[in-house]
Amino acid sequence: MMDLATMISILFAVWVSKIVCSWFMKKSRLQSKSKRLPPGPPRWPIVGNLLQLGPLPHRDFASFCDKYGPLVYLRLGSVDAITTNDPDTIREILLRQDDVFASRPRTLAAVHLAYGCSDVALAPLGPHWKRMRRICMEHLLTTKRLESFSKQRSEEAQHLVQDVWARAKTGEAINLREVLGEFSMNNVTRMLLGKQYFGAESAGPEKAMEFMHITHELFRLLGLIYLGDYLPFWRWVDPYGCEKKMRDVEKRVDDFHTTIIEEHRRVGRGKKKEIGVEEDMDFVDVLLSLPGEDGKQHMEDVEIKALIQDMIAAATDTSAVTNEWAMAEVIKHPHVLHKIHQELDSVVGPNRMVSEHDLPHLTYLRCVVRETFRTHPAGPFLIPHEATRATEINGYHIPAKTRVFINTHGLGRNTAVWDDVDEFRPERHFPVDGSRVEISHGADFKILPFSAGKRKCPGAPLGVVLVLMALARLFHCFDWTPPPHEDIDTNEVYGMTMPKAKPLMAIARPRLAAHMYHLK
Ligand code: HEM
Repeated sequence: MMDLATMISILFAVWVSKIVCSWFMKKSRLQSKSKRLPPGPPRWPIVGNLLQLGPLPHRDFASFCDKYGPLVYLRLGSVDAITTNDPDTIREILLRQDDVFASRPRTLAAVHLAYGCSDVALAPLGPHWKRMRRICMEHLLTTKRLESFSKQRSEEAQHLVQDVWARAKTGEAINLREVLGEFSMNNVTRMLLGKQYFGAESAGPEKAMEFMHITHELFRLLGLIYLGDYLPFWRWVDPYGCEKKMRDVEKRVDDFHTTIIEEHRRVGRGKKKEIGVEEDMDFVDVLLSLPGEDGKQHMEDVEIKALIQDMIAAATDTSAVTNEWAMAEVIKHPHVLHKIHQELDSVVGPNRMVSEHDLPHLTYLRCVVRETFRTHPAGPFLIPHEATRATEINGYHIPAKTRVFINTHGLGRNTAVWDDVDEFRPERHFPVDGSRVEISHGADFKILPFSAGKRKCPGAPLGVVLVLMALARLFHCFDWTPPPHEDIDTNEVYGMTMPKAKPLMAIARPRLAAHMYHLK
């Protein structure tokens, strides 16, 4: 027989263990609830969801959001990923949890093509990125510095008009991709490298073609979803020789930048700052002349190359692609073109060219650009972000190092946010209170052409000028129609940027007096 004391002890022990067990069960229930990943499509072993992605992954990701909700979890090989096309979720990621999500994944393309991620755009969050971004903001993309290139921008705008005028004389359709690509490239290289690559004072047709070719190859490789980033064994096989191509381009790009830096050192324009002559300083000059500590140079050559590489990649294609889409949509919609003409005729008139001072007053054209960013953002996704640590969004667990695909293409076509998503209707952006049309994002996060938070585009003001100026000049100076018996298609191809599948061809007819096209 058990005595009373033993019985009480046993009962007490049972009671305590019951409490401990239920505490543990409750905790693990809570933990498993908080570890719940966002919903998403079923996944295969090893490859996860990779096989569910086609040639237009932004459209696949958007249809996952339609099916599973505003925040979707995907497993891409060995990588955790989330995607969203919903303004509130995007605000949570880019603003409320900016510190958590402001890093970048270390992809193989970033390692090979951005000097081991030592640039700004692809560098992970940390002191290096902070320093490079500060150099961009404090020395390169300042209002004063950008102002100092207004003369070059105005020359390039006139060169664009003259180029189109000369091509229009034949009556043949003009390849607008070519023309707009050259406009963006010339603006960027004059500011960065002090060189025009296309046109009268160009660096020569061979150099220009070589430069264009390397940059296009670089964009293509940066935009690839390379399986080696998601399935480590793929790298051993590399059946399409992608990494080899990356290494080839890496070498050619590096040779190109080495020559540029050597030329700048030889000419010694960096010295100009010492004697107070700043207006001729291009970005390479500025970077070479930054004072360092203890008599050392402020920046290593490799850092200068990485930064210059970034700016070329970030500034050229984004503005050229946006301009081509805007022209395509406007030419496809003659009533929009008519309204743009009316506005330009009233704000600028027939006796002078559009200047940068006119751009804030072109309200309807600004709506056209906003509508272009809604329907055809420069890139289908923002540059992928990465979570620095585990966190939660909307009660779902997000593991550390999760890759974040913010689907800007899907955001502009989200039917919960926009009506008649496939209709190109600039009027929807017209401010009812007569205020100026903002082209970057508003507080509602319904359009996000330049992103928000720590990683937002530092070149947005310049990007807006390059886009508005090219469009304003081309619409002011010419009337546009599609080539006879041809429709303008609006299919896109996927990449780091998202161009039209086919280059835009259109017929231009001058609208101004002949002497206007020969102005210097
Ligand atoms: C129409 C023109 C442009 C568009 C649409 C555009 C858009 C963007 C977008 C969407 C991002 C990614 C933001 C993110 O990942 O959250 C970005 C980043 C960046 N852009 Fe732009 N951009 C344009 C022009 C420019 C120009 C002219 C420059 C500089 C000369 C520039 C420099 C950069 C840099 C350095 C970054 C990386 C920022 C970082 O990671 O800290 N962009 N841009």
